[in-house]
Amino acid sequence: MSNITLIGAGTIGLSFCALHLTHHPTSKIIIHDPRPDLAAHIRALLPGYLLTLSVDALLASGQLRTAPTLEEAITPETDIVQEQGPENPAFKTALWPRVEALASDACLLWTSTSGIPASVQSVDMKDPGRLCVVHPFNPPHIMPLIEVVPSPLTSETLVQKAVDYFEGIQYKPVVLRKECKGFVLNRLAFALLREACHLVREGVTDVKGIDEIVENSLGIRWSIKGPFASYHDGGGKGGLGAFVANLEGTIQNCWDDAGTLGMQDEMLGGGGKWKDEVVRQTMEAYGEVKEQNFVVRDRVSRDVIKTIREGKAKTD
Ligand SMILES: NC(=O)C1=CN([C@@H]2O[C@H](COP(=O)(O)OP(=O)(O)OC[C@H]3O[C@@H](n4cnc5c(N)ncnc54)[C@H](O)[C@@H]3O)[C@@H](O)[C@H]2O)C=CC1
Ligand SMILES: O=C(O)[C@@H](O)C(=O)[C@H](O)[C@@H](O)CO
Repeated sequence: MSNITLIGAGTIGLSFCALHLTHHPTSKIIIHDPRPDLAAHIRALLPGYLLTLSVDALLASGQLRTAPTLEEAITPETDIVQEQGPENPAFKTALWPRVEALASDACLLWTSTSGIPASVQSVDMKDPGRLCVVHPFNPPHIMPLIEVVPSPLTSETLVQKAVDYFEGIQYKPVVLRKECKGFVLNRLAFALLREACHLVREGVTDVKGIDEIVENSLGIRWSIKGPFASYHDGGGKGGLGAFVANLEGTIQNCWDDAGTLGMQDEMLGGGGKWKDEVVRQTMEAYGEVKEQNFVVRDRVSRDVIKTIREGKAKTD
């Protein structure tokens, strides 16, 4: 697959641009995005994602180019159209029939949405079975997970093509068996986020305390073994069965006592909404988001992923 059109070149779009160029160096990428600062945005952000490739050289050679209209962005030679536009059902639903009319029948149609199912986005397509969700974990040029989420109409062949593409670049595509709100990754992440916000609202700890606890425990453990595999180990010889038998009372108590926070809820005892307090504490703890944050994030993430892969290779 070498001719790729990216619709939307924001955080995720440029990260996927780097993914495709890094892992398929002969890829030809066309970016379509109406943002007025597109050229400056590409030159500011993309070099940091590409490591060795030169954005100037890619632009000069035409291997990377922009297209002001969708019609100029999709050609009969396009192999993949991948969308990372606004997380807005109306935008995505209106887009796909236009893409379908421009792309060849062989072109793969992918959406990087965080949670708008392909069955919703494809309602007005002639062949809804062509659309597949390929949901990344930010930033996709580094994080290996891709949630592949077909609609009930998405063809098995096209699902397999998405899986093959990402497996071919040593990523970890995981196919979900059915659509659900937020897919799996975000539901797990947001379940933890809800309990974290609940504990801050209850005054058990604060934002920094939550981050320190997760970074020095779950974050490490689950990057090596997921919740089931690690609790299986935790059960000793009896495995997960023994773990559950031993801890089911405590687990049930935590589940029964878990927060049921709503986005519009106030802080306990009044004084405004809990989400404003959580934002305030986060700003107090970390300050404004700086470019350097992403440089450090990417460098450490690459090192961690490399170390985990090498470590697992030794034990396999
Ligand atoms: N930011 C994240 O952590 C993740 C985001 N996603 C998903 O990726 C998609 C994009 O998210 P972000 O990159 O974070 O958003 P973003 O706001 O950084 O980028 C969206 C881009 O779409 C462009 N755009 C607006 N209207 C457009 C149009 N009509 N045609 C083409 N492009 C248009 C904007 O100019 C902007 O550059 C969303 O569906 C989001 O749910 C998925 C995983 C993670
Ligand atoms: O956390 C991530 O990178 C992804 O799972 C997301 O979808 C983002 O969190 C964001 O878009 C929230 O949905």
